[in-house]
Amino acid sequence: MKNFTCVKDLGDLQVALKEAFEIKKDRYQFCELGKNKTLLMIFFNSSLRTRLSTQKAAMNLGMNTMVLDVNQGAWKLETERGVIMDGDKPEHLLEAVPVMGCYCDIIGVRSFARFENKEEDYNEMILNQFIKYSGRPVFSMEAATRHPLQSFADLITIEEYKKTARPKVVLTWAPHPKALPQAVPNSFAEWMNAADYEFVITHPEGYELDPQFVGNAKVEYDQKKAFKGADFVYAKNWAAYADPNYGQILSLDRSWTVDEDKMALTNNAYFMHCLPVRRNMIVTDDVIESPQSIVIQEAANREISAQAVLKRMLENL
Ligand SMILES: CCC[C@H](NC(C)=O)C(=O)O
Ligand SMILES: NC(=O)OP(=O)(O)O
Repeated sequence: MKNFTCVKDLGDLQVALKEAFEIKKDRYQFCELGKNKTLLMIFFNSSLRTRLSTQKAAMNLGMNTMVLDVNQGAWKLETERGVIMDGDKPEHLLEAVPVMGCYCDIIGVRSFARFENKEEDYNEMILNQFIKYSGRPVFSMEAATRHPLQSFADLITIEEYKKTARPKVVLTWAPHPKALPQAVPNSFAEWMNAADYEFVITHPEGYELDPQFVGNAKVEYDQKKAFKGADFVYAKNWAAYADPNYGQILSLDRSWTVDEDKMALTNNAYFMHCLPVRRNMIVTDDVIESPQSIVIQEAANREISAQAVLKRMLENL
């Protein structure tokens, strides 16, 4: 595996899960693999879990790590080709990317959708420039359309907690004051479809995700109906994808907030969220603090998913 940007890059999911659980048994058993190899992590957007878990995973493998927060310390980067650079950006991505590639062996990139140009977002313009020009293997730490390290950790977590072979997993939209990317729900849907669970997506009309990610999932506009018999409830906000509302907030309806009454409709479902979460917008205090909430265990598995991916990439160098 050269690059890691989506579920397909991992190949057989059962094999990948086996590798992940092997790592979880003893995460230091491969500590020689990354000796004298350097990971460069580049953030165009904020992060807590991805930043810490990926660095920890690299250290578990014996790697050196460097972290760059673009726009905080580095030069502001122009990303459009053909632009006359007489503004506030002293450097172009097309120079900065190959230079960064000189200093490392593997690159991780976080670059959210900007909601300025749907085509550029859904063609992964930033991530693909790193893949094309860095000269190094690249993995996504959440790009414009997917968050594969998160989704792999989500799958690991569901596999650890599921009580039946094919659990009912529900992805539910919930309100948020900001216009958040579709990367997490897109990616979650892609991995849940690949895992062949009973998968339902529920959201208000107008929040339909890109059909390439929805796949064969059932879309249910009645949240309570969707929750019936669920084994896992995965909550997340996202801004509208469909034109002409791309990147817009269409609803702040807090009747979509996940509360105890909704969870009572489920099959004693586990509650999941990728974090960070806005309490009492996405989910009530009581639900996220309940014994059925596994958001911390889910976050802890980010170290495992990152280590499984980095191990594959190191083995392929
Ligand atoms: C892991 C989530 C990152 C980001 N969240 C925010 C608050 O920007 C998102 O919704 O994609
Ligand atoms: N879930 C996740 O990726 O968290 P951060 O945005 O804090 O990295």
